[in-house]
Amino acid sequence: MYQIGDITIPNRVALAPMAGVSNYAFRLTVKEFGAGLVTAEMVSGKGIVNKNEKTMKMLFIDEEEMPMSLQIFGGDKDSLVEAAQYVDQHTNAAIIDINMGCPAPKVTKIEAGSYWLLDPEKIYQMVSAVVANVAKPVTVKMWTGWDEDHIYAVDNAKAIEAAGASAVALHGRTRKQMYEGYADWDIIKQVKQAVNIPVIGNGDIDSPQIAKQRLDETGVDAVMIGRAALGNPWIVYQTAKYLETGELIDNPTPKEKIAVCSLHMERLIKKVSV
Ligand SMILES: Cc1cc2nc3c(=O)[nH]c(=O)nc-3n(C[C@H](O)[C@H](O)[C@H](O)COP(=O)(O)O)c2cc1C
Repeated sequence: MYQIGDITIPNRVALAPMAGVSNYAFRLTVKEFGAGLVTAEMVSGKGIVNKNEKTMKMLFIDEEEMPMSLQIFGGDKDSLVEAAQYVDQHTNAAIIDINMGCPAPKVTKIEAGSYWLLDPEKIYQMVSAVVANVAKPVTVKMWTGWDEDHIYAVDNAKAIEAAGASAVALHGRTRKQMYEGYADWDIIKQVKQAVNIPVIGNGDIDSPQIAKQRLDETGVDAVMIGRAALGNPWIVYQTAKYLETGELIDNPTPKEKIAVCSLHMERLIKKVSV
């Protein structure tokens, strides 16, 4: 159990935001499987400001997935502040998360996502402005740096904390690495030691045992699981149980898998509105 602002997160397993994957149907399943926190796929801040129809549909939240975090991305402070205010006042998200990791060129070229990682001072200004204009806790999800020559994870985390954010999630890769090589959990540990807000570690968690090892080695408050949960939400269930009881749960039977697939499909086709 840990706190993100005034929100109590009941355990140390979080679902990573994944564009095209972490929609409400998937989040709900993962939540039912025991995730302490789920984060929605990134939503464009500009899209919210312009009330883009497709973007607004992405703001749908089911009460059952609470507490959940809604992630926004953008390259300029003012539109992020405006988008955060909308999320704050018009959605029931518990937490507002800011994307500072997306490595996709179409995102970095508008100075959003991992582009922020190049400038701790700019991060401080932007996060301070968002925090000052919303009531909900604000968090940041970031990567270690732009490339191996620009790894400012510790400075960036300190700027995020000083700006009043309530937690930081860190994926242990640089933007340049994309998904190559391995996540650097030493940097995640350094960040955990450098700040007092909760730190959620992320990168290559693909079994309950690795999750426990990373928690023990680094002292992070929680681990965040991404790709290993793709098509396999059971890993969240297995990890949450293992951390709680030390018990390793068997993989699901084909019958169990089919039941969850059908439920997932039903939820996906359910008409959503904001
Ligand atoms: C398909 C896909 C979509 C992603 N979309 C987002 C996103 O919307 N926001 C974000 O902060 N990270 C996003 N990520 C990064 C993940 O949240 C996570 O940091 C990364 O996959 C590393 O964790 P893992 O090794 O457990 O997969 C995405 C990753 C994948 C594979």
